[in-house]
Amino acid sequence: KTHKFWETQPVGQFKDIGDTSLPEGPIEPATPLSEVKQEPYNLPSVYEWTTCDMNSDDMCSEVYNLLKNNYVEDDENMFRFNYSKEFLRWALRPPGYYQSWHIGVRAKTSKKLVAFISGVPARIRVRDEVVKMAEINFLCVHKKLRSKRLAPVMIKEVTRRVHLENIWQAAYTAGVVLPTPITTCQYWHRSLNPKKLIDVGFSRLGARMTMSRTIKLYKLPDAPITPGFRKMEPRDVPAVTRLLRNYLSQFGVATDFDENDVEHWLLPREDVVDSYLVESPETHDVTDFCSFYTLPSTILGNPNYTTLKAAYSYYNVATQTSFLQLMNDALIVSKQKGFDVFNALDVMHNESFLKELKFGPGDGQLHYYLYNYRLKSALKPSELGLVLL
Ligand SMILES: CCCCCCCCCCCCCC(=O)CSCCNC(=O)CCNC(=O)[C@H](O)C(C)(C)COP(=O)(O)OP(=O)(O)OC[C@H]1O[C@@H](n2cnc3c(N)ncnc32)[C@H](O)[C@@H]1OP(=O)(O)O
Ligand SMILES: CCOC(=O)c1cnc2ccc(OC)cc2c1SCCC#N
Repeated sequence: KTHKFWETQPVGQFKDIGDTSLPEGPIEPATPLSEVKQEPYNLPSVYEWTTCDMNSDDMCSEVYNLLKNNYVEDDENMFRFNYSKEFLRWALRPPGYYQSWHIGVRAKTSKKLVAFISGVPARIRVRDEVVKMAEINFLCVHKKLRSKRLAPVMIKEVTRRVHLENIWQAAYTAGVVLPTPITTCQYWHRSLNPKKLIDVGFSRLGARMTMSRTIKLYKLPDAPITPGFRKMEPRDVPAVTRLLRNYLSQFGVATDFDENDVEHWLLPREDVVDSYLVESPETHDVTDFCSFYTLPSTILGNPNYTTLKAAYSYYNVATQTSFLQLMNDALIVSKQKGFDVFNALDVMHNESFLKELKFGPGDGQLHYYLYNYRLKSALKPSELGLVLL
């Protein structure tokens, strides 16, 4: 398979896999800002660039609707991600964000938003180096404008705008294989509403299993069982930051969270992100932490259901409570909140609870990528401490 665009980019190339003579680190050097292309890349003449102000309700609605109708679907076209407006505002406006990295393409005549790509700043530690990066996400071209080589132009334009802020690396994920993954992760799914998952055709009744037997198999208590398990509050930010930084320090690639980041990314936001911690009843220390984000999907072509309510495992740390018990409490609260399924990647130490807590492996893979940064050797998913939305 040739990659006409990606073969021109400073990314690990397939031909270089296994070449240990190539040094770890940036592939191309930073360039002086004066040498960065000052004007936007050319679009086909019927289109124009637009910068999306996510604070504007109209603009946010345009991005929301473009993604709702044209963003990622699973291979069987059973689901399409349906990120909410509030989720997009959260995902795109972290501390230090640049509105100029929220890039849209409009049709000149109709003024309709037909494409989008976004970046947000992040500090990512790669082994012992903390690198300022852009996290690229929500790349979307309207279904009617596919296979016209618009994506490479979108990618070059966001790259140009990131360069203008003197940032030279990026991190991104994709379900497709591109040059060259730093690791490849597996999705796992824990049924919370097995009847719905069977009705939509995602799950099938096991052999010799009845529906009532299946419902019983996935049944969960009505309340978390860990003493001191409670929602995270603003006063917990310093303790959660300490807990998280210490936990993430063991992974080869991980987010370098500070208190500002923790406040944004991990404080609970209704229908966006949920976070819980264990405060020791004796010492009042914060000993454990778990979190998940809310990402519904449109159920495609089903007469009885429109939306799948899915929770996605985010960052979890167990130091006193068993990781199994902590994550089971996460399942319990997500069930109580009405989620149909709890999804998790096999990153960090997640493998240790997946089978035990009745997760089943998905058929989708998620590939992680770095832009303009070479790793000497690929990572195992268990060496990755980075969850992108
Ligand atoms: C220092 C800062 C650097 C920042 C930038 C870092 C890099 C950021 C990179 C972006 C990270 C995004 C992360 C992210 O958002 C999370 S992954 C989700 C991506 N979005 C979707 O899947 C939504 C539905 N699909 C679409 O909208 C279109 O199919 C898209 C727009 C995906 C491609 O539009 P299209 O009409 O189907 O295709 P053409 O325009 O004709 O272009 C074909 C070329 O695009 C390459 N392609 C296809 N899918 C890709 C993907 N997911 N990443 C990167 N490249 C992708 C493909 O390999 C080919 O290049 P090649 O010929 O070389 O193989
Ligand atoms: C029931 C389990 O599957 C999903 O939750 C789900 C939902 N919506 C999607 C939309 C696009 C999509 O495209 C890859 C996948 C899904 C998936 S499976 C992979 C995500 C996880 N976990």
